[in-house]
Order: sequence, then structure tokens, then C-alpha cells
Amino acid sequence: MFSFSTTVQPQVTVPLSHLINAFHSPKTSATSVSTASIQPLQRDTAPEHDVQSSEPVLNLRDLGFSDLKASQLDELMNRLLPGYSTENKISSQWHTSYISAQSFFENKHGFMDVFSALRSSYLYRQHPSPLQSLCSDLQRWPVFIQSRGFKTLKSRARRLQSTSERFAETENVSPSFVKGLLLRDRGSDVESLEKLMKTKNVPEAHQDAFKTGFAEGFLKAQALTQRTNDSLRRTRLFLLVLLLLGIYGLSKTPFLSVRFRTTSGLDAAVDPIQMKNVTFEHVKGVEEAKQELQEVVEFLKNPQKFTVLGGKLPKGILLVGPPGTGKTLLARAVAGEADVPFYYASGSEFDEMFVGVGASRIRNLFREAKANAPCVIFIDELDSVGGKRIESPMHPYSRQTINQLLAEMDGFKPNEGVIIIGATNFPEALDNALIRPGRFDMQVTVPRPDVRGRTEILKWYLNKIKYDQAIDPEIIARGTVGFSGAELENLVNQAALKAAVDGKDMVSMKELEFSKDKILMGPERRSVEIDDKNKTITAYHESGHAIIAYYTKDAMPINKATIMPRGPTLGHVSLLPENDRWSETRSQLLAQMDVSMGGRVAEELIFGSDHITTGASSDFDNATKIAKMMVTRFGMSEKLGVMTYSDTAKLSPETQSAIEQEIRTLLRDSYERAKNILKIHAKEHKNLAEALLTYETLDAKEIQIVLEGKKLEKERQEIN
Ligand SMILES: Nc1ncnc2c1ncn2[C@@H]1O[C@H](COP(=O)(O)OP(=O)(O)OP(=O)(O)O)[C@@H](O)[C@H]1O
Ligand SMILES: [Zn+2]
Repeated sequence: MFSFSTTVQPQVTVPLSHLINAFHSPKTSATSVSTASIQPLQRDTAPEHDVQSSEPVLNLRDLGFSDLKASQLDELMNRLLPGYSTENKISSQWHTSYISAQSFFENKHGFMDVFSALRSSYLYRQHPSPLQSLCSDLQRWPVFIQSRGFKTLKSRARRLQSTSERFAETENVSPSFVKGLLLRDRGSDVESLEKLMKTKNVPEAHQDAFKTGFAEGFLKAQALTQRTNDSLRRTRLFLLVLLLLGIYGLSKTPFLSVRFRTTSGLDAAVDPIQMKNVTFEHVKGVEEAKQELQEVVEFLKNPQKFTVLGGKLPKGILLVGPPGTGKTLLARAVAGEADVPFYYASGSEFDEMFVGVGASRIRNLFREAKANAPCVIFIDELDSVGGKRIESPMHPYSRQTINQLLAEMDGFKPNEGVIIIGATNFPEALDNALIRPGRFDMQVTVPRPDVRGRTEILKWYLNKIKYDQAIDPEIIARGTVGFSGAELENLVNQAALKAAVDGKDMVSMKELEFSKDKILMGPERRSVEIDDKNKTITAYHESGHAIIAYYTKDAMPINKATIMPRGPTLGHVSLLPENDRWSETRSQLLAQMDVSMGGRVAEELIFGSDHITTGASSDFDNATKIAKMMVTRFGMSEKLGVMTYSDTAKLSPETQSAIEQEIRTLLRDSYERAKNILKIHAKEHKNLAEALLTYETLDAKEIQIVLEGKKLEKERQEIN
């Protein structure tokens, strides 16, 4: 029998795909409750990594949690996966615990917070590999804390809980291991926050915002924490705080009229929020959605006339899309465009432990709204009230709540002028009754913005700060495939922070690139001493990637090369797709593989095969992933033909080995191609590596100058 105790070291693995599935599509599970599973495994029975399924596994032991006590482990799991509970554990060799997918969704922001903290934590640097793959999977998620001005008090409280409190209340509340995890070198900063709040006389009402801002700022501008010079730090901190307050103020101004709805108690007052100031103008890069909603606006402006003329409208509209893409903003804009009241509710508010509370809140909400029609009712996180998890023990009264919602929706006529807008990330999770005609029967998709949308969003947020006119937002947009509106907003904010910290009076391309890299790769590590030998190896390694990218026809254009350590990496080369790529050609895929190979090939050619380093492991991961996809999914292997092989574990041993053989061949050929190019361009390779050693970072133009054999005139970067 295995039990959690201080002597046995439990190895906890969380199959990432479970989490991601739980997050993205609860329909993968037929049952109503369970989806995500956490499996604390006995060490000697558990494989290091789940090779069979080849899915990325977050191995907590690898993360440095090897000496956790049972209680600490539970505490940690609770933080990572709210809803995880010890009681659920089955006492068998394989402990399995299920958490409700629902509670997982509801806490998604908290969950993200933990990961963003993890990502910027020292652990990331200490144990890069598992976290790295985790983070790259999370890249398409909002892996940082979003600052939003207009969620309910409840969700704001939740956010506070998950960010600033963790920092601010370290002394007594957080168990010490969490402190070690999240606050490794921040102890003194937390103190200075308290001090600062006292000395600056921050008014009570602003303290929370101040704290959140502070904590967020810290996660974001982590470079600060590594300064050693105390007085320097204090000035910078002060600047940072000023800036945060500035940003806070800015974000408040257009929405001054927002009032938060309180939701405690049965008869909670329902206050409409007048959305005069938010219009479609404020929502960028979602043109189709805006067009579809235009009709709704017309209707709200004059419901009677609209219906007399024969216009037909659904009562409910479902906005579907990933987090942070602007669903809430769009709903507000609909109300704002039509100049009608906006009632905000979050699905999770209706989810109550007590009989009738959720249902009565819904009743109140609709009563108020109908009395003030025309108006918009917005229900955020609709899936958490209208999900399929009927009769689950975790949510005993949800059926009642759904029924009430259905009854209310059926209970008024289309021409009464009430429009209900629901938002969800997972339409599949919704109860079928909700999406029947006469209810939420219109779906509007709010996708992640494409390159044009991203450019617009960046421009929009840049216009709120001081920036260098030479900035080309499109370049940043091209390098941020998959970012949501909220993420782009954060990118601009971080750039502004960085500029303030560096004492600049405006944001330039440099700060934008900086914050993009930081979001994608973790903070810079200027303080890390890297000896000359390693620097030289890194310079040749990175130049290797760059040379291959430069001289391979179908490779993406180079954006930048650097040997500045960042996150777990010692340097990197970034490439920019010319457009968002919806599909890729065989030769583009091969080019990507070749570029990945460039680093190791360079090490081998320059320093000899005895001196190759471990630095190429993620390059090989990349190349292998591509090769595997080509063979098993894209039908790009002659030997295996145009067939897809999804579950490789279930294939016959012969097929498995044929696949492996093909992948190996693809990789070997790629390696040879890269070697060939580097041999031909040995001179350029050397020049580029030397330029990197001198200047540390080179942009696309500078790389071109070096490779064309011209002289590079550039200010030497100071490396401290
Ligand atoms: N398309 C966009 N244009 C401008 N700003 C945007 C856009 N998308 C997101 N944002 C910014 O990000 C913030 C968060 O977006 P919002 O809350 O509307 O997203 P959401 O889709 O409702 O997310 P969630 O599903 O997490 O609730 C907005 O307040 C806005 O500042
Ligand atoms: Zn590399």
C-alpha cells in the first residue's frame, strides 16, 4: 500500500492533455463531472515520462517538489487545480483523483496565475525542460494575468486572491514552500510594498488595485527583482508604481460609469451598467462578429419598429471564443452602441450551494431587466451555469438554476427588447435545452485575431501610451500568432513598464520586442554570469540557426538573433512568418527542420563532435515533432503513404518501426542538409557569430549586413 507520508516521495504527474482537454472541450468525457485526472504515482511503478502516450507530462517531482510532505502536496495541488480534494483519492496502487472539470473552468484564471508565476519563477530556470514544454503548450493560452477593469467583485476578488495576496500575505498565510516557489527572491519587495503603501498613503479604496497592480507588475517586470543595487531598485520601484497607477488610471477613465454588481444574499440588488462609453470602435480585429451583431444593435435601438418591419431576432446570442478575445467587450459594445442598460452576470455567481439561491438571482436579474427594456443581459461563463453537469454532487442545485433561466427566456416576447448575450469558451459543454430555438439560438464566433486584427489591436493600445513613431506594429503582429486581444494589450503594457523602468520617455520597438520575448520565453537573465566559452558556443549555435534560415529558400525570414540568456535558454533566433500560416508546404516543413538542426550542426563543425552540448535538445524536439507529423498525420512520407496514424501505440510492431524509421530518415537528411549549408557558408557563419559576441543582439537588417560581408556600424550594447 502506498500512502502519502514524509518518507515516501510521491511522484505526481499530471498528464497535460487531460488538463488541456478539461480546459478546452469537456465533451471528451461522457460523464457529467469528471475529466481532468491527477495521478499521484508510486515512484517505482511510474515511468519517468509517459512514453507510451508521448504526451507532455508535468512532473511535479522534476519541478523540485521532491521533498513535499503529504499536506504540502495537497496544498499545492489545490493551488494548481482548485477543486482537487484529498477525499477523492482512491486508495490503490495508482491513486487517482478526479476533479470536476467545471470547477476547473471556473478557476481558470487562478490556474493561469499559478502557471504564469511558475513560469517566471526560479524553478523554471532550475528545471527548464518539463516547464518549458508545458509553457510552449500553454503559449496559445493567456499565460499571464489579465488585468481587466470590469469583472464582478467576485471575480475580482478571486483574482486578488490569486495574485497579490499570494505576495502580500506571504508572512502568515502561505505555506513556506509556496513562498519558496513564488517568492524566491522577492521577500524584500513584498516588504517594500507594504511600506510603500503606508508611506504613499494609498487610499483605502485603491489599495486592492494597487496591490494587484503591484503583484502583476512584479510578475511582468521580473527583471526588477534581480537588481542588487538597493537604491537603484527603490527609484525604479517608485517609477514602476507611478506607471502602474497611471495605467490603472488610464484603464479606468473610459469606464468611469461602471458599477460592480454585488451578488451576496438572496435579494441582491441588480444594477445595470450603462455602457455609453464602450462602442464597436473599442473592439478591434473582430469585424465579422461586429457585423453580425450590428442587427442586434438596430433592434435594441427600436424593438417595436424592428419587429413591425418583420425583423426576426433570437432572444439569446452566444458569443463563442477563447479567453481574452473580447467577448465581454463586444457585449458591452452592443449595449453601448444602442445606448441601453447592460446587466452583467457571471455564470459562476449562480452556482450556489444553497437551494434556490441561483434560481432566485436569475429571477431578480430578469425582473430588473424587463422593467428597463430595451436592454442587454450578459451572462459570462455561461457554461458554468448552463453546463451539462446536471445533478452532479458538486453542484446540487444547478438543474434548478438552468430551469429558471430557461423559464425566464421563454417568458417574454421577442419584441419586449431584452437581448441575452451569453459567453462561453466551450459551446459543446452547454445543456442542449439552452441552445434550442427561442433560446440561445444564434452563435457568433469571436476568434483569436489574425495578423491584421493583431496589428489593429496593437495600434489601438499603443495609442494609449507614448510611443516612437518609428514603431511598426505589423512586425510585432506577425510575431504574435495565437495571441488574444487581452494578451496583446498586456504586451503593450509590459513594454510601457519596461520603458519606464529603463528611464525612457517613450516606448520603442525595442521594448515591444522585449516584452514579446518575455511573454513567450520568460524574463531575461542579465545577472547570470556566463563564461566566455559558453558564450562562444552559444554564438556559433545561434548563428548556425540563423545561417540556415537565411540560406534556405522556404524558411521563414529571420527577425532577430541574440545570445542574451532568457528564461531557460542561453540565446535564441526568432523567425517571422510572413502571414499567419494556415497550412504549410512540405518544403516549408523541411526548412523548419533544417533550421532547428542548424544549432547542433554548428557546434559539431566548429568545436568537434566531442564538444557538442546539451543545448540542442529542444531544437531536436521541434524537428522530431515536425518529422513525426509529416509521417503520421500529413501523409508526406512515400513509404507510409497518405494514411494517418493516430494512436501509434495501437499499431503493429512492424508499422511502428516503419514509422520510426521514416522519422529517423527525415531527421538525418535534414541534419545533412544543414551541415552542407554551414560548410558552404563557413565564413558568414564565423562573421555572424563574432558579431553576436560583440553586439549580443542583432536584428534582421543587421544580420543581413553581416552576411553580405559589409561593415556593421552599431552601438555596442553594454553587458554588465
Ligand atoms: N478584440 C479586442 N480589441 C480590443 N481589446 C481587446 C480585444 N480583445 C480583448 N481585449 C482586451 O482584453 C480585455 C479582456 O477581454 P474580455 O474580457 O472581453 O475577453 P473575454 O473574451 O470575455 O474573455 P473571458 O472568456 O476570459 O472572459 C478587454 O477588456 C480588452 O481590454
Ligand atoms: Zn538551438
